[in-house]
Amino acid sequence: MSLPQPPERAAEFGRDALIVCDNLVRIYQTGSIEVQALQGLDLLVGAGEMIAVVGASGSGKSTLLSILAGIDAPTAGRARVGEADLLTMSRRDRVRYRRHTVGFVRQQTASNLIPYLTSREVIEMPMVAARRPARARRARADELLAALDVTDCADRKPSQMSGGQQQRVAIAVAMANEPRVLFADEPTGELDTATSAGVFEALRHVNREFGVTVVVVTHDPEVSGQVERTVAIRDGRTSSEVLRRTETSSNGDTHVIAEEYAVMDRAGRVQIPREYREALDLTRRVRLALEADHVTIHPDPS
Ligand SMILES: Nc1ncnc2c1ncn2[C@@H]1O[C@H](COP(=O)(O)OP(=O)(O)OP(=O)(O)O)[C@@H](O)[C@H]1O
Repeated sequence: MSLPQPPERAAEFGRDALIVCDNLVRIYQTGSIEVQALQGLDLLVGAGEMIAVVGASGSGKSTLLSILAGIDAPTAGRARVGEADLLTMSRRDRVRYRRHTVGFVRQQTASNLIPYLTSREVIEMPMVAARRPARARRARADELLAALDVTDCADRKPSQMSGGQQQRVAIAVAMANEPRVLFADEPTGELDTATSAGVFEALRHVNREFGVTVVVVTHDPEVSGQVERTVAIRDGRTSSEVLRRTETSSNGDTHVIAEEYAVMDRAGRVQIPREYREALDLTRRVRLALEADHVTIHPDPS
């Protein structure tokens, strides 16, 4: 069988994506102990997407988010958001990047806000740092308070708001300078189920209304079940992705179809899930065969 010919020159990995992680590595060194938090992670996110990142505790989710948000620096590999190269960025560019290109919402409701500032004051703060005129600041704060359904909290301090309201104000703060990407690290981790749903809906709303790309780390299957793409991280690498789409049947009923994909790295490596390996007793050696439109994997008969 003749194989289709590859293009003469391979296009740059993720050329059209807004976020590109290519073989990303982050090693933490504490004394003589080395922890490889990210071990060659590949990830592409398109402009305007909203994705969830899931994974066991310690798999590297927060490390990935801190790097992409410009808070932490990678050890090796490539990380790009828009035109910003997160490995080679100068200190000055990093400040600009954190102020204008990205917004960040943390899990701890209290750490997103400032106890003695009202919602309006805290939403205006990043715009003061960006030297936006007072009238523009006020208009943007009004727009965000309304979009996040917290207009009635404009003059309240955090202690006068519920956890859900605090997180929605935190999203407004993160959106103040019109970032291209909004990162949220377990934004519903401290909230009950009903309140979490409201905060997640607020993230979806800013994604749709303002076109901001959203990357949300979560343990909550309810949350990850509501985005079109969920990326799973295992041991510092992307291991699988679930894609969801809504289909309408001939009688008008809609249902969500979720399909799980294994992620192949750029060297062509794919991890076969443990349950598949065990079911067919796949061990060290397997036989690969190329079919017309798929590849099969057979156990080693010997
Ligand atoms: N500052 C640090 N110094 C040393 N090791 C660190 C540091 N930050 C994270 N690590 C280690 O790196 C690995 C990945 O941590 P990370 O916080 O990214 O995981 P996570 O998936 O976000 O976990 P969780 O869901 O518990 O928040 C872990 O083994 C962690 O102990």
